[in-house]
Amino acid sequence: MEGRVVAAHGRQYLVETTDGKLLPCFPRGKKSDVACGDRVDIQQTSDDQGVIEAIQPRTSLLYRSNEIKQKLIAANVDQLVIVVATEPAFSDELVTRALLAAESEEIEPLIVLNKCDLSERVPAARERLKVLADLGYRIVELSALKHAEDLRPELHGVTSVLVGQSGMGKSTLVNALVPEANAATREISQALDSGKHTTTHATLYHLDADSQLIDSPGLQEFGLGHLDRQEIEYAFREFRPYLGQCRFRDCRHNREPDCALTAAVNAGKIDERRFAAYHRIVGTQRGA
Ligand SMILES: Nc1nc2c(ncn2[C@@H]2O[C@H](COP(=O)(O)OP(=O)(O)OP(=O)(O)O)[C@@H](O)[C@H]2O)c(=O)[nH]1
Ligand SMILES: [Zn+2]
Repeated sequence: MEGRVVAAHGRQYLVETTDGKLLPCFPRGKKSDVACGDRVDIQQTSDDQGVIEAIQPRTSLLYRSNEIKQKLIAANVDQLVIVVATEPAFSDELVTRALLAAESEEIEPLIVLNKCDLSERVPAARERLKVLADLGYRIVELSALKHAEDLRPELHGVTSVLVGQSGMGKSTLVNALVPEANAATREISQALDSGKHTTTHATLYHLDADSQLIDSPGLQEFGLGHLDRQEIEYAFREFRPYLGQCRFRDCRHNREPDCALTAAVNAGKIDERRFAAYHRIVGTQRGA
């Protein structure tokens, strides 16, 4: 049988089979590298349980990882929706890291600026996002409380995954777009016997026949430990024209002579804050 993983909770997964049933499954073997959104081959072992035999090839895999662990966020996603808000203040670095994760997997990023009903706060938030808007990243301004529907057209026809820091209004947004989300979460918690009704796991919801939304647990960090220096350089989209142009092949773009990136920063072609973010991020990588 085939199916798609619609919820991941520790080593337990809920698989929606092609005939629409929900079946709790465990992966075969010890290692569990299954992610929400994965398409899998399963074998039903009892009325209410199955085993994941194989993971079908993925079109994309989004992860956040620290030095020790790789955590899978979601598989086979087309779009990463990064939710920020006019208040409380969001972390620029977290947004940058999420964008890098998307770039490195060729997942289309979309930034949602929520709580735009707090109109006096909008200009400051817009200003903070300007550097990203200037780079061509799409930004949708909305109010999850009042006009969550503004996001729906952006989600049509693709599988999107929502990420955001706590307090940005991600749950409000999901509940508005997927009215049955709470019921579905309860059903999933029961099926997975996870005991408590919390969103500690990623969950896939159907918006319509062609559109899926994966809600992932609140993000306080977005580790990029799985990316090496070259991959991070490439994920800064505005760096690409300059990569390979430095005098030294292994240039770290610090104080080396004839560094093409430093020259681009000095010429105003690359934003200084983005360059600083690059140095901070590679500085925290393993083996940096
Ligand atoms: N004014 C306003 N408040 C909002 C909006 N969306 C959410 N909020 C409020 O912001 C607070 C946080 O919203 P949640 O949806 O719980 O935030 P979350 O991002 O899911 O946060 P966690 O549950 O901590 O992960 C709540 O008090 C919401 O009512 C909005 O569009 N406008
Ligand atoms: Zn350089």
